[in-house]
Amino acid sequence: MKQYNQIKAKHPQAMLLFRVGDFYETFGEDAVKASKILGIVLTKRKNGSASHIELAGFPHHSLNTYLPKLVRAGERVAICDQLEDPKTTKTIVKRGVTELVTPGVAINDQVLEQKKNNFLCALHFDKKQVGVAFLDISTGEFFVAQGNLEYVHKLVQGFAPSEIIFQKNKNKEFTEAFSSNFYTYKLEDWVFTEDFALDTLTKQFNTQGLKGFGIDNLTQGIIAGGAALQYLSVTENTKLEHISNISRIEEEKYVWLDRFTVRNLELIHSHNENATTLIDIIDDTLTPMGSRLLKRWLVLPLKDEEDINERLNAVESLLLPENNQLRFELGEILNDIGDLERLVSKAAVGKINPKEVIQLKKTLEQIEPIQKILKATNAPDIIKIADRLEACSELIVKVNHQLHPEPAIQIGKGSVIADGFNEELDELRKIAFSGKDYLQQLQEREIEKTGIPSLKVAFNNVFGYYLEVRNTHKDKVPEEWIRKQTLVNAERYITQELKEYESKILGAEDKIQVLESRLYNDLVLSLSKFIRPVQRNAHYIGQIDCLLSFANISEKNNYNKPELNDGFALNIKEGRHPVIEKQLKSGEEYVANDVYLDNDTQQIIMITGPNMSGKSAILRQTALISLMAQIGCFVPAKSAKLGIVDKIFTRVGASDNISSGESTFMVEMNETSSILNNLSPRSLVLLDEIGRGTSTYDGISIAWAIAEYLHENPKAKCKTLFATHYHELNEMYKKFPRIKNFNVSVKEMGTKILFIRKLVEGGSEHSFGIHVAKLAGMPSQVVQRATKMLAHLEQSHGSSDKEKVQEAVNQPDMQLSFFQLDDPVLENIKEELVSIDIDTLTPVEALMKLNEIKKMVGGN
Ligand SMILES: Nc1ncnc2c1ncn2[C@@H]1O[C@H](COP(=O)(O)OP(=O)(O)OP(=O)(O)O)[C@@H](O)[C@H]1O
Repeated sequence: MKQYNQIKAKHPQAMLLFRVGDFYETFGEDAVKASKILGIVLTKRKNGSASHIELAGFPHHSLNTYLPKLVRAGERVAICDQLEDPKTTKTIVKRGVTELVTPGVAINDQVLEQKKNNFLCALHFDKKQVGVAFLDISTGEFFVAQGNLEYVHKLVQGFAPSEIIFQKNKNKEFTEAFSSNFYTYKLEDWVFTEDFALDTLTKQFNTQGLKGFGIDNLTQGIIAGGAALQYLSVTENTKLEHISNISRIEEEKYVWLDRFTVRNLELIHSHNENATTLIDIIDDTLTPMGSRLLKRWLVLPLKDEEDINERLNAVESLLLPENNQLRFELGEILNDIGDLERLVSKAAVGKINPKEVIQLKKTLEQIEPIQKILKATNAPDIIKIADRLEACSELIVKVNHQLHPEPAIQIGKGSVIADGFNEELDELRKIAFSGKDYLQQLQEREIEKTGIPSLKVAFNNVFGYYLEVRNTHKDKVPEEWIRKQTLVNAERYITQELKEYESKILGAEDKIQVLESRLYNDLVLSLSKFIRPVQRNAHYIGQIDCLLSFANISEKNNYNKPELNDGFALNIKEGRHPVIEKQLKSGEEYVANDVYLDNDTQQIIMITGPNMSGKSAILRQTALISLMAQIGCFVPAKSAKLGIVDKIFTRVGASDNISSGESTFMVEMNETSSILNNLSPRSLVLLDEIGRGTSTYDGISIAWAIAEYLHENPKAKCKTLFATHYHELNEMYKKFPRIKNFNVSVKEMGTKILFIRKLVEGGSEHSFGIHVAKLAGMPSQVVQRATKMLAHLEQSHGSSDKEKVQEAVNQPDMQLSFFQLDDPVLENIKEELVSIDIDTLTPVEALMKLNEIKKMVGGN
């Protein structure tokens, strides 16, 4: 308990799983919590002379079952293991924390999601700049960046960390900027200092400074990086050698997607958990490395034409008919390979099991066949990646030489080390596994040597193995034999050889365990020199996997190669929305649309059209096509010629920030002002129903002013799609030559409307909102009243909204009343009312009756 208390004191915030023999035990408050979360029995044991302490535990081999439950329940768990072999230790066995598991710090398969990175994010708030670090201990990836809050927010949205850490005294800054959905942890202020960070990072990477990593001018980022690393280093006895590199997220290389865009375009997440997102459509990757990389590509689209074309050309080559077979073969291999990043990370922290080492080796054995296939494509952009892959043959030879080809999952459960690798081990195995043969041979040899036919080898508990000779042959016993026992008609002897053998066989199994364990640990340690090459391979295999995925989904979904250039025009022919088109019911077909935008003639498209006609779909698909092109994927369009965009901004739909205390309209204005303040002529902007959150004239004025700003301000002169219900905005084109009116066409058929979903030139007359209300099943009184009200408003002559409404409601038929039968005003017409058999009346008769009644009650 003294040892426990010492260790617990170092990890006061964590639940300490304390290894005792075959159990992990928890004590005190930890035990109370653990027994509740895990449903395990809570007992008490004596603690010191007077008190008792609560105790709850589970068998060590159930760790994988219980640990994820604790972490998911929001616990930080410190695993305290025995660091010495209890069998060879005379005093209390040394113990230490070997792993800290929190949502953002886990290496354990049961806690991790295979296809997702598990990033820990550290934030350092400074006055102007925010530093951010993303560190995945399960893959060794480590990135830092810094910028204004907006930028960092966007990165956090895109990287979707499982846990965020920040300074204790920055709680206000954090809660003001970030949603409360993140699992967070606050660290002491001293962790967030530059000196400390530099020291921590240079120690980790074993370097003098950080120059080689290209991050040396990112002070805030470095501080965040140091904090992230410090957070992991609370574990004892584990080197994190796989965290061997740190890189800057080079913001100038990637398209700026503001944080609203990542969410609004539903790239990876959606407001609705079950909704399909873009990643669901374009991720056909076959390896975890590919899947994780694709998510990063998606939130960091490229800006450099050459980089983009490298990917696009690779996808195009994979799609050539002559490469079909190669594509298939590549898929077969990728489908079968292991998670290099996680395997090598486990090796680095010494938590890899023998089966996983074999899996690592088998995966590396596939490098050569992969290279062969890639080279056979004859595509320079693919061959380039093939050349970067490293065969790692030294590792393969090593593992083949040292490890059993089908090893047991852990030491002590069967063979782990290969036959022929270690003489002592071979000898021990021979003894342990072929003991009977050996004794038989020894017996035969001795019979031959001594000529005693009755000689037998046997065993008893008193003096172990012995040779037994019948009295009749006693005289033939060699001198060096030592007599141990005399029976009535036989004598028992031991020999030097037999005793040596005995000591070997009796301890053989124990010794095998110890020796295998030592040899295995040496092997795992020696793998550390391959960490970097394996990580590089993982990255390139991830790249290949993403490109193959792009090729496969492009073929499956009929996507085409976009053409990118450094101009400003966007010219999409027959574009489609990649997600909506996959969700149509059978028989429905997605209506493709052309969209043209540039900075000189058609900069702003004002799209009007009834609700539900497909305005938002056109906005979003335009942005998605641009974005897909810039991550190097083919696009859902017949053709797309696209000037490279540097930023994509969206102001679409209502936000869910209500929990943060802002009104919907406030959120809308916040998002829009952040757009207007960050524009460049290369940006693409989507504005959906700007201003609808306030009164009509307010809304129209704001929307008008924004469109005018985008048109007139040379800095903000960027391609814009503007969807609106305000027909008044259709007047803008007269004054602003680069604003063009379009509408999404519908056909009116009597009282119904038919959605054609074609984007055509020209404004539109009215909004059909009431139709949608009807479609949505509003009570008929509401629909009827709204229809009348609208008709009056449209005819009204009032000069202000207020006057118009006043005029309309003063019309004689403009009251919608609901009567209660006990209303005194109804007393004199009760009889009349009761006599009405509503079911027999036609609607017209019913209306007439109603008017009669209204007159009787004086219009009330
Ligand atoms: N081009 C299309 N082809 C087929 N179906 C489409 C198309 N565009 C949109 N739809 C379908 O119509 C639905 C409504 O589209 P969308 O949300 O774009 O309408 P909207 O005009 O923006 O409506 P609102 O003004 O009410 O927001 C979509 O969810 C989709 O199912």
